[in-house]
Amino acid sequence: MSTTRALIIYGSVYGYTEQYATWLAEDLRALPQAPEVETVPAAKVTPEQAEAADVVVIGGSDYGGFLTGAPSLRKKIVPLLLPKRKRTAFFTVSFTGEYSKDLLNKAVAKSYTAELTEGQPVAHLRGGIKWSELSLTHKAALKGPVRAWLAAKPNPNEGIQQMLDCYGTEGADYTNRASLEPFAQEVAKLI
Ligand SMILES: Cc1cc2nc3c(=O)[nH]c(=O)nc-3n(C[C@H](O)[C@H](O)[C@H](O)COP(=O)(O)O)c2cc1C
Repeated sequence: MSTTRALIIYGSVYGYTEQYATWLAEDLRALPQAPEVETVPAAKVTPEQAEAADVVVIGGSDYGGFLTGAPSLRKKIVPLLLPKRKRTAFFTVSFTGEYSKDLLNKAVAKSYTAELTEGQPVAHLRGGIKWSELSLTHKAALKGPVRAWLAAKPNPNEGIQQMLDCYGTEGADYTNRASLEPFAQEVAKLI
């Protein structure tokens, strides 16, 4: 049998999603099936790369329900994957991760179409926020509308509370390689 080709496409602004994409690539390369694994930023992926892959994993970071890189992927890559019945899996990276599962599941379906994503493996992983690294626009958004939205929640879950606690600190990093493991195992089954 020929070698399976896996393509991991990621949208990442500050590197958290890129880190998970790199870890996933390492995990897949270590499998006994020894697939060929390539990682590529969403902004740079070409239709040819998607066509050549047997398995396509798409990861994007969450900015208020919008996943990084999603608009261009929906335009140039998603239409190629659907008719070819490529094996697919999806992950998001956000501050709250699984704590925002319902919102993130909706964001995944909205971003990459319900048709492509339904029933496929999906994981919601946690990144972080480092205030000194943020762009002015991102800082303003987080300190303004996002903070107001978080603070308005009557019963904040632990993830939301951690995000609220993050204001007034240097930041917080919940990146965790072990949290990727169950998803890596699901992707391995597609290889
Ligand atoms: C403007 C802005 C909005 C964000 N909105 C959310 C959000 O709604 N929920 C959440 O859990 N994290 C949110 N985050 C946190 C990011 O998802 C988190 O920093 C993530 O690790 C970024 O990953 P990246 O570096 O790969 O882009 C937001 C961050 C910024 C700067």
